[in-house]
Amino acid sequence: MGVEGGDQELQQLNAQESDARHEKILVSVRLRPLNDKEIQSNDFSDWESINHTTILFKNCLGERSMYPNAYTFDRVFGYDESTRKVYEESAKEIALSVLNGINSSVFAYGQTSSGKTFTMSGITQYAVADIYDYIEQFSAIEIYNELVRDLLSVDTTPLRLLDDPERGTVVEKLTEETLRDKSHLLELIAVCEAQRQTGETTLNETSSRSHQILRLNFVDLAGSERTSQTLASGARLKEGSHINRRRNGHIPYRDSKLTRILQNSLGGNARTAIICTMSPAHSHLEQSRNTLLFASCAKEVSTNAQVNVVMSDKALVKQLRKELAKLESELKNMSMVSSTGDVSAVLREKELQIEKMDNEIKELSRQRDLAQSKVEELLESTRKEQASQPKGTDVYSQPRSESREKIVWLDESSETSDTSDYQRLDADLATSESFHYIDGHVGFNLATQSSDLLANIDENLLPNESLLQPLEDTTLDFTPADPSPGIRIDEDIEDNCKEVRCIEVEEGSINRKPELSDSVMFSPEEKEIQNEKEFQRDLHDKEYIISADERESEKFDKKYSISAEEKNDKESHYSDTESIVFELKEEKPKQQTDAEHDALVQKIKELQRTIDMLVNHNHTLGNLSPYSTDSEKSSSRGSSFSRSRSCKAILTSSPTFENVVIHSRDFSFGGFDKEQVSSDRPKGLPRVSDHGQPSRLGHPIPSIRNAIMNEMERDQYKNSDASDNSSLYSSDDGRTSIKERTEAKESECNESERDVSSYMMRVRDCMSEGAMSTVQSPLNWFEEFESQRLKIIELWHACHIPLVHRTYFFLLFKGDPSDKIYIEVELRRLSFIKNRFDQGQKIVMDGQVFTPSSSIRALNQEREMLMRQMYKKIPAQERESLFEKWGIAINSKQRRQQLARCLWTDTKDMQHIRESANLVAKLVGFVDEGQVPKEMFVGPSVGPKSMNRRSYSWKSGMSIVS
Ligand SMILES: Nc1ncnc2c1ncn2[C@@H]1O[C@H](COP(=O)(O)OP(=O)(O)OP(=O)(O)O)[C@@H](O)[C@H]1O
Repeated sequence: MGVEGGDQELQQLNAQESDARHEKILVSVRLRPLNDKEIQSNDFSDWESINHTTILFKNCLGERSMYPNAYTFDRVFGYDESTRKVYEESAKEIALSVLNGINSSVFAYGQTSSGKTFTMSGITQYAVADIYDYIEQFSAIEIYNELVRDLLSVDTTPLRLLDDPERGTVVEKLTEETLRDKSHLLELIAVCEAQRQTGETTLNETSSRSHQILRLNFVDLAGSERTSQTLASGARLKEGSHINRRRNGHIPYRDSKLTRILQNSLGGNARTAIICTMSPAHSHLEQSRNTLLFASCAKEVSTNAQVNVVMSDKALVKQLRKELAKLESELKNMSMVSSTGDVSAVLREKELQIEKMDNEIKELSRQRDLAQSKVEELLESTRKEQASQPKGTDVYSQPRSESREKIVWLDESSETSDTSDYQRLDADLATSESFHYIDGHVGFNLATQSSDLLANIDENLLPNESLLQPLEDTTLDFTPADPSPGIRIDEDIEDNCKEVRCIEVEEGSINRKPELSDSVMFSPEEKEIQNEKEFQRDLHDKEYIISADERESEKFDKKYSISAEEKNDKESHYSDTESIVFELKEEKPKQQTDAEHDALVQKIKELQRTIDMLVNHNHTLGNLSPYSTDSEKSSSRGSSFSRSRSCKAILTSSPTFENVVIHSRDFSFGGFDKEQVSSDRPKGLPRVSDHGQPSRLGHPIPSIRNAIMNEMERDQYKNSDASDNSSLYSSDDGRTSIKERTEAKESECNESERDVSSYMMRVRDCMSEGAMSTVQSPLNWFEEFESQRLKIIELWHACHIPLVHRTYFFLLFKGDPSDKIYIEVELRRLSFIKNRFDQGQKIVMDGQVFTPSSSIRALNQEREMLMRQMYKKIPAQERESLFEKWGIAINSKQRRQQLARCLWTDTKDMQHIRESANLVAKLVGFVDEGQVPKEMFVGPSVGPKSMNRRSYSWKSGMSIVS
């Protein structure tokens, strides 16, 4: 019969822990008697065992010792107590634990000649005898095929069963010889004990007894004294040092063969008894104290001996298999739960995305259809217009020179950089690391966004009412109180200036020759070449007539140290815009219509592209980040581009956006030419134009437009009987108030913009997940944004940044989380410039040199230009009230300059800036459209050169008027 009771074995194993014995080491002290030598030398005894547990230092009277005089242990044996007693009371129980499957150790510790060997030899003898006696009480037999075999004997001869009259049937004498083999003994004992506990009476002969080796260690340590005291040397010293090797913390069992052998016992899984032997002689006092100290320490040690259970191979395998199955099951469950959760979450997310995209596709399709119908309408109206308009009656077909003369006053504040400077500092550009740093990757994104927005809006600009309708017959009353000599401004000039307003609107889409349009037929590079050709042609072909205003500005130029060369450069650049304006006047209806048509066609294409992109959007979601590598950007340009386009499509679909006037298609503050950006960068995230919609975060960001509308509303009611204001506050036909009209528009716009906004947010969140991950909580970010914007304003001021850039930046970034990176870029860029300026260094950008003084000069010119534009835009009847409202006299050039400075540079107060923006919005006279008057910030109202493709970038924005 074999052992198949694996489960029972496992039960034993499981019960093992409960059988663990948590106990202290049994510590005893044994005093040996004085030996003859000690007696002869009158080496009297210091110690006395006063009871079974206490040993006392006898000679403590009159002696003040730092050592304790009495020590208490589990057992203290006097010199007259026998080794048998020591064994019985301090070692037997421990030693015989091995019979219960528990490792045990009995140590003797003490100085040389203290009686360790004397004690341990006796203890070992008694212990072994007891074990033998114990074993004899058990038998281990196997009954197999009716054969009985003594498993405790090497003799495999079957045993016979005897009938004993007193004990009944017994097995024939079990051999005792086998028990003499000590190592075999312990193993057999363990097996027997295991079987006894499980009730088994037989053992499987194949049972692997080697699984369990119980240990009973009798350890007679070397002398505990210090080597210096033992005078030991050579091999003896080596022996002692090995035996007594110790370290703190980790127990280096392998450092000593002794500790290696005793590892199991010393590790805690053994019951342990330590018998500390000591000599009573006074000459050994120190060592005796040390021994007692060691004994005290040993008493603090706890052991955790456990019952060792023998397991058969089968049981072991079975247990391991069970454990394995259990672990596998747990692992499987965990992975199933985990994967199920993940998959369902991902599925939900994907479903949501699909749903959103479906909605977006529907919306975009709707917008595409709308745009398509507008194209048709536009074509139809163009045909009608052409058919109804007699040849030669075009109001724009004025003599070219005349038109030029009338508009030339606008084109005076610009200049090119000094050529020599350009050449001299060209090398600086090439070696300017800081420059590259500033305009590095992050800055690239900034440029991307701004120019993208401009491109989006501009390229898709829908017919503008102001362009299609006859020009307002506004009488301008430009009569300075202290007119400078030679100033001559007549009604024609003013009228034409009004016309310029229209021209300003559409430089991007109509203020171009047909071949220069942003048609899809031209690559960005081709367009740039065309632009350059046009620019050069204009430079050489045009004549320039300095207007009265321009002559007036000469004083100002002198004041700000504008050289004649600069002036010439400036004028030469004006020609660029001038010619365009002129040609526009001649060809406007057709060209405008063509451009609008192109824009609409383009828009439809882009819408379709966006829809296509959205359909495949899942493939690219999450793959883009503003921090993507160039290659990533390159590879993902399509989706990024589409994202931009889709936003643009929505933007342009808004009725209000149709009327939004965005000047200076070419103007950007990002530091990159639009064409360059278009061709080199992934499209950035376009911004929703400023229409005062609530931000995504729900912050009540007051927009310029809202502020304007509020003020308009107040003014309208206040001046409801003021017919003079009707042109401002009423629609052209006078039937619908501007308020109603704008409210209606706003309602539509808001709805559309909400879509735009939410769409952009969603797309941006998807596309820029990585970048957005660092965005703080909305509240924190908005606070940070406010403070950073204040810093930026300070830096603008310190660096004399062009007003146009300030304004545009201010209007574009209003605290949306996605603004973070742009704000940071702006801060870094400005910090760099300020740093350079503070160090008296120049900045070279695009081959142009900027110094603090040139920047100031440029800024002053820009202010001048702004002032002029503002002044001209205001209907005469409005000037007085508006300027009076602000306490500013309008007829003084100096005052106007003050106004410009006040509005844009001489304050760091955000509220003031906002109010100023509102004021300017009115001054420029577009409030009657209910639109954000962006033309006050960019475009020819700031400087005609801003319309020049060569100079629209942020970098060269500094050179607009420098
Ligand atoms: N309890 C005792 N009763 C009588 N004699 C003893 C007793 N203990 C030790 N002795 C005697 O003291 C002498 C030294 O004892 P023992 O050899 O056991 O010391 P030890 O500690 O083992 O020394 P070492 O560390 O050098 O081996 C021996 O002659 C021994 O017989």
